[in-house]
This record gives sequence, structure tokens and C-alpha cells, in this order.
Amino acid sequence: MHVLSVTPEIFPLIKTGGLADVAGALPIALAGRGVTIRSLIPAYPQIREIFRRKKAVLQYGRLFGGKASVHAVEANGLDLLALDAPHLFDRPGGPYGDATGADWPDNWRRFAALSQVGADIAGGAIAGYMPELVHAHDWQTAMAPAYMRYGKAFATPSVMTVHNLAFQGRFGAGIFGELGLPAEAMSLDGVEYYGGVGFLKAGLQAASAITTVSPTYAQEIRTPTYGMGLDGLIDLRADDLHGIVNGIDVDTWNPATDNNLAATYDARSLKKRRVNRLAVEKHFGLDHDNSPLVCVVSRLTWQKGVDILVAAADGVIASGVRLAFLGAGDTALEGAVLALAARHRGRIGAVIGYDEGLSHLMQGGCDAIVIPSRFEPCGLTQLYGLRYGCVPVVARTGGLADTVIDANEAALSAGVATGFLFAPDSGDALLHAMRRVATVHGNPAQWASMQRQGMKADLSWDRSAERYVELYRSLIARRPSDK
Ligand SMILES: Nc1ncnc2c1ncn2[C@@H]1O[C@H](COP(=O)(O)OP(=O)(O)O[C@H]2O[C@H](CO)[C@@H](O)[C@H](O)[C@H]2O)[C@@H](O)[C@H]1O
Repeated sequence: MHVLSVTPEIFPLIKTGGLADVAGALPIALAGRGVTIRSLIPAYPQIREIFRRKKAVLQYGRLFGGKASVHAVEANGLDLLALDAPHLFDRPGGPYGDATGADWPDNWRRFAALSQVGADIAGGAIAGYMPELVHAHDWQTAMAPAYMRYGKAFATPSVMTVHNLAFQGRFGAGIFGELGLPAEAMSLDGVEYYGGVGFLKAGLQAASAITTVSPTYAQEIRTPTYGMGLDGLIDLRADDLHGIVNGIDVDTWNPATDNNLAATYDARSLKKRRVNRLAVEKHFGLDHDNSPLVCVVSRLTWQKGVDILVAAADGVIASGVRLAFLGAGDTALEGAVLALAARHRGRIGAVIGYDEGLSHLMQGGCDAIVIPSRFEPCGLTQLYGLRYGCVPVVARTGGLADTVIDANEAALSAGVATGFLFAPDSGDALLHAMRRVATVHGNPAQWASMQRQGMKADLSWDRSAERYVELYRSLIARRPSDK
């Protein structure tokens, strides 16, 4: 089975969040199951470096305002098709904005171009390569199914995965003329969205199937509370909606072999985590004591609810817990976290920035990881936490609710608890959960048993990979007229 994945990020080459982890892991997880995935990604500066001398497999005299070409290259075990369009992608800064974090004003053009090329490839634009299905990720590539629908590849099935409904790619109606779509596409069942153009909306409408990254979130987004304006459309497509929980790369995230740790360990040698804890304490300027050390590794945005934790922090510290923050994002939230650390010297530490290695050390050294998200499609950091014996303390929402077993009395006595759940969007509930953390942590045998229980969980891609294969297979088997 040949699948073209169209993605704006792919781990380990370019990552701003969890989408990259998933786009990077799926091709490898599916390779042993008879599915060959090629990934089309923009040639950002760091990607350009790896294909310098490769011949183009596809060329455009003009693609959204400039010359472009597609280059096939293998890197890190991934089969990549890099879209080199220097006028769109060869810029300093991040994939979506400049160094200050401000979005590029032509993002609609950049990601329409990526999607258009995906649809062209689906239509046979690369000699000798004809994908049987296209898999798009989030708004940045959501126009691929739309371009397919109105172009040559109208009969090729497509999957639209929602990693984050909060980013929808909404633009003014004025861009429509430049998208190169037929006039009829500017309609309710096309790309039109509240009078403008909606990229994600267009993808959700056009794709043969929609997936999101956990069963609970798949149900949540059919409701106004979580649907962010798209619930009506998603609910209409409920028969084509699938919730497939993310796996993790259990080789990259393995405490027994992880080079980022001061000491490696496994479920039988949990005591060695102390060495990592000491390293975290040093790095964050925290007191050395036996109180629970709880970390945050997160983008600092409204979604992640870190502001709720900041507001409840005085109470959290009073309950005897220490906090270590690693995150970047909203400037105001970054400032609030730094101010908190200054106010609770020794009890709260903060590093503002993105540091993959440090995130591993924190999972390997902290006692728990707190994730107070307002909504969470799946969440990966709680899965890394489970794998590393860093007990997840999570809001009961989306994928967090699907992957953590709360340490209530019944679960504790049955020995099946793996973490702590609390009602989302509530500082009181969060504080109560932290108090429970402090209590259970005070019983080392019980705590260690929870850690081991989490470490036993199967977090690999095995089961979910099988579900993607089944979905791909069923879509490919459908007649085009059933689409
Ligand atoms: N400052 C920092 N330094 C180092 N590493 C950092 C970091 N901040 C975040 N990370 C890392 O980035 C990734 C974030 O993954 P998440 O699943 O938490 O969220 P994200 O919201 O980006 O992804 C969206 O897509 C994913 C994938 O489908 C869904 O799991 C999720 O719910 C959805 O919101 C993790 O690998 C984490 O370790």
C-alpha cells in the first residue's frame, strides 16, 4: 500500500509540537505492516541542507509566485519528498513565523502551495509514483483533500487528521481567487467558512475520512464546547470520524538507553532516578529534599492550561510540592512563570525555551508531570511520563482521559492506578490533585507501584498502527462513487 503523507512538520527534522512526533513515527510504525509512506514536507532551511545535490522529481515554473521543485531524499529512516520553494519556505525563524513568533502573513499561500503539490502528486505528477491514499495533518495541509476533490485525483481516498482544532487556517475571502480552485469551491460544501476561506474546514469537508488522536476527543469535537465552530460539520460526518490514540516512539523514549539522562534505569531500578532528580534540581536551582518534584513540559498556550496552574501555584507549593517548568509560547505566560519562580525560589524553577534533551531528563528525574489542559486531542507528554515512571497528573479531557488510570481508592487497592485525574479548567480541582500526589508520594511503596504500573503500559504504535492500516485499507477498497 502506498500512502502519501502531507505534513508541515516531521520529527526529528522539524518540530514545534506533537504533530511532528506523530508524522515522524507513523511511517516507521507502518513500514512493517505493508504500508509505504512517503512524506511531503516544505523545504525549510534545515531541510534544504539535506537534499542539496538530489535531482528534482517534479518541477514547477511557477507555484504561488515563484519557481519550485520536489526532491526525493531519505533521512533518518524517512522517505521524504521535500518541496523546495525558496520564496515560500527558505526563511529564518520557525515553520509558521519569524524569530519573534509573529505568523508569516503569507501562510495561506505557503500551505496552499504545499497542499496543491500533494494533490498534484496524488494525481500522478511524479513519474513512476502513484500513491493510493493521501494522509493530511492539520490545517496546514488540509487543502490537499480539497485540491484533490476538484482536480485529477478526485477518486483517490484521503484521510484528514486533526491534531489541533484550535488552529483552523481561516483567511479572508479575498485569497480565494489565488487558490486556483474552480468557482464552485467557494461554497458551503467546499472551502467557504463564515464568509471567508477555511483550510481545515475544507479538509474536513473533502477528506474521505477524518481521524483525531484519541477516542474521547473524537466524541468531544462533535459538541459545541470542544468543536470550535466546526462541531456541526464534524457531527454530520460522524460515520467517517475515527479516534485513534497516538503511540510513542519507544526507542527514542526509553529510560534504559536514553543518552539525555544522567542515569539510565528501568522498572526494577527506579532508585537510580534519584541521580536524574538531582540533575533536574541543579538545573532549575531547586532545593534538594524528598518532597515531590512535579514538572511541566509544554507549549505555553491557553490550550495547555498552564495559567490555571500558575494561578493555583501558591496553594500547590503550600501542599509541599516543588515545580519545574520547561516551556515557551505566549509572552505573558512566559513572564508569569518566570515571576512565579522568582517568588518561590528553591521551590519553583523555570526554563523558558524549547529543549528536547532537557525534556527527557525531566521525565527521567521528576516524580510527576502535570498537564492541566483545557482540551487535549491526545497528549504525548503523559505517555512519555508513563514510560519514564514520571507519574502523570492530568485534566480529565480528550486523550488524557483515555490514557491515564486515576489513583482512586479502588484503583489503588487493585494496583492498577497509573496517575491522577482532575476536572479540567479548575484551579481547585488541580490543587486537590496535587494534594493527593503529595499524600501518595509520602508512601514510597505505593508510589513505586504506581510508577511500575505506568511503565508496564503498552504505549507503542502497535495497536494504533494496525487501526490506521485497517482504515487505509477500507478506504482504498471503497469504490470512488462511495467517497
Ligand atoms: N519547551 C519544550 N521543550 C522541549 N519539548 C517540548 C517543549 N514543549 C513541548 N515539547 C514537546 O512537544 C511535544 C508536545 O506534544 P503534545 O502532545 O503535548 O502537544 P501539542 O499540543 O504540541 O500537539 C497536538 O498534536 C499532538 C499529536 O497528535 C497531540 O498529542 C496533542 O494533543 C495536540 O495538541 C512533546 O513531544 C513534548 O515533549
